[in-house]
Amino acid sequence: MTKSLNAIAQKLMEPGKGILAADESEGTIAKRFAKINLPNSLDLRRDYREMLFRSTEAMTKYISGVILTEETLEQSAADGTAFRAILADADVIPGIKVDRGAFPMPGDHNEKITEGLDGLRQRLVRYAGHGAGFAKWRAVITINDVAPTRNNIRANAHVLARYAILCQEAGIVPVVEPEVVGDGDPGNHSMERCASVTGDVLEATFKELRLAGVDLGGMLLKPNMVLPGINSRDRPTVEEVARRTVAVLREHVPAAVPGIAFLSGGQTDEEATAHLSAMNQIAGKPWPMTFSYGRALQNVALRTWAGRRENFPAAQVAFSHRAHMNSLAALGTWTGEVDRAA
Ligand SMILES: O=P(O)(O)OC[C@H]1O[C@](O)(COP(=O)(O)O)[C@@H](O)[C@@H]1O
Repeated sequence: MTKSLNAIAQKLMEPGKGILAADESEGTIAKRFAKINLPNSLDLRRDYREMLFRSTEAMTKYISGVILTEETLEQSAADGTAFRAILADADVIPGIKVDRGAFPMPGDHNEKITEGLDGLRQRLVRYAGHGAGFAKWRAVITINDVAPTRNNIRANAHVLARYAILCQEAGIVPVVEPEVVGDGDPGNHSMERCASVTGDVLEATFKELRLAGVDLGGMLLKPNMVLPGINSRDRPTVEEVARRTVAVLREHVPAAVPGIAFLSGGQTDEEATAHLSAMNQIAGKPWPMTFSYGRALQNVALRTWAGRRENFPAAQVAFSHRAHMNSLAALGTWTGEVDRAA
């Protein structure tokens, strides 16, 4: 096992801390801004991310790493301070999204394959030079009446393994994200189906990671939770989601992996926190579990900021609160009462 890769992974998994996913691609951040009637301009993207990174309480107490876009890794705050310096002051590890997005997979099943391997080796050297300690690649797995096909699962798993080994070669910890997305049509996306597809996807992913020679001790996994599709009528309890998710992970994720950092995938803020806390109350798991949330950490802060620098302090309070609640969840000690009382 490469000691320094494992040391970075362990630091990202520091108890009571988790990862802030601030790596929304241009298209995704445009959608988030459109919801609050803001244009997707360079200055607004910079201001928004400056507000998050300068949330001193959240960043120093609850956040171990931030996933950045290429733009943000090389960007500075309005006063000229490099974002990397702001993160370094808070002892937060900068990470970088290195995939180039998910594109339609040939065939007519509405499946996607993530692109971005061309030139990745050279880009990783550059990102390492800019201080990136970890990198993220998201594979998108769709559920419908025929999908996911074995071909799509295998193709995405293979690409994840090729990305992961290139990261390790560059001294960067790969955060491997095979996401079974929750917007499949309700008739096909039951909790049961999500559990079985998530299991197949994890099985294929670890098979490819091993074949590629990836050091499992020098990576992190960023999976979805086992949930019914967002339009499904299933309403599982928090405990059921936690139990099913941990069961699938136990079956398919080797104990050598130093940590699991979940995506939030469109859950409400409180659901994402409650599910993480309930999972952490289950005894006997071989890996620590934390958050690597985008929306579930940022929703309220984004609305409170509303595009105005004068709203920074209020937005930072909102962000710190959510980060604190997820920190408690990472320790398995969150309760709804504590959340609402604060
Ligand atoms: O913009 P993209 O590449 O579609 O990714 C969207 C987001 O998905 C994530 O992987 C998970 O985000 P959520 O927690 O909001 O589901 C983030 O890291 C990323 O910003």
